[in-house]
Amino acid sequence: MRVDYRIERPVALSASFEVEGFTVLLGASGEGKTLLLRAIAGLLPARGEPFDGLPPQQRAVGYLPQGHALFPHLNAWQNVAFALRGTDRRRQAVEWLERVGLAALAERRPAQLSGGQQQRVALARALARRPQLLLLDEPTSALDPATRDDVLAELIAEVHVAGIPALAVSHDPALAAVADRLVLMHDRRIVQAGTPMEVHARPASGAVARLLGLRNVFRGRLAGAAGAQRLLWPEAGVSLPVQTMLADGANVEWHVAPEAIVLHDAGMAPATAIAGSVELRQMSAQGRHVGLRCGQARLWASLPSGDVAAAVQLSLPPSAIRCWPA
Ligand SMILES: Nc1ncnc2c1ncn2[C@@H]1O[C@H](COP(=O)(O)OP(=O)(O)OP(=O)(O)O)[C@@H](O)[C@H]1O
Repeated sequence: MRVDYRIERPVALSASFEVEGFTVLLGASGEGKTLLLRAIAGLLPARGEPFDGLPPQQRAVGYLPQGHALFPHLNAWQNVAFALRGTDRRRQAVEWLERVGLAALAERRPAQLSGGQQQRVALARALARRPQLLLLDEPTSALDPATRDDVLAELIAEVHVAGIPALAVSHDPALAAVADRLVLMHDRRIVQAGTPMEVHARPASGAVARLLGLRNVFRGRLAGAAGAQRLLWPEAGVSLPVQTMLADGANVEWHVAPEAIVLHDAGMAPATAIAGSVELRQMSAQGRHVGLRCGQARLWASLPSGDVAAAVQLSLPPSAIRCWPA
């Protein structure tokens, strides 16, 4: 489904992109992601397709606002029944709760449910409207990391089973990682779209790289002609050999992956190596990293095995440096 919306107030924003399966729109805080969802739901004056000009109640959208907005004084089935009409609202509501695996908790109020269970009630309520499009605002924000992946997996499975395109907005790269399709927003416009694999393989700018959660995105300037080009890195007070198609003098944003950084063994560093000092070691499920101070810059490098000394010498292979015009 193509979403094409233009908002004038309270901020100007325009967005046109395709929603397929579970689509995540990634944007920094304040970009206007919530405003866009509210516009599509008809809760904010705006022009655009689908649903142009229709009042909110006639728009076939299921909207899950941030925090789910369940009625605290109603129990789970009453919350779902709110979206329904007719005399058998209760039976229908319990059926929707059954679909999200929550029928046994139909009598519980939101305060007696976990964050993930509340989200499933909100999802059942949204699905009960039989929407053509699901809108989810920051669906992972209320979840702890341990349950986040499980709740997300369930949510995405529900979306796929229901066969309804879903648009989730977030600034969480973990959510973006599981999307069928990714849409990136920067400076209140869409700057890139594609599958997560496509976007990760070729981020369109430094801003996109930051949104994807990539570390080691810096500013710099190119100097020298092709073949002998160097990247001036003012924060670290050094220049690096690079290979780019960009012109001499261009201001750039650039990235180097932590895994690509070479930490030299003591006494084995080439004369071109950069000096760094270890600020912190980070052990996580994503791997072992070391935070290095190089002048004013913090550079993250992978720790392949063993440990490193407090002072290190390092190299950034030219082929691992990706530059974008700034
Ligand atoms: N009612 C309002 N009046 C004036 N400005 C507003 C109003 N609502 C939102 N804004 C402004 O519009 C911009 C976009 O807000 P929005 O809530 O859509 O951002 P967001 O991308 O969802 O951010 P977050 O990720 O922090 O929720 C922000 O700069 C915000 O301050």
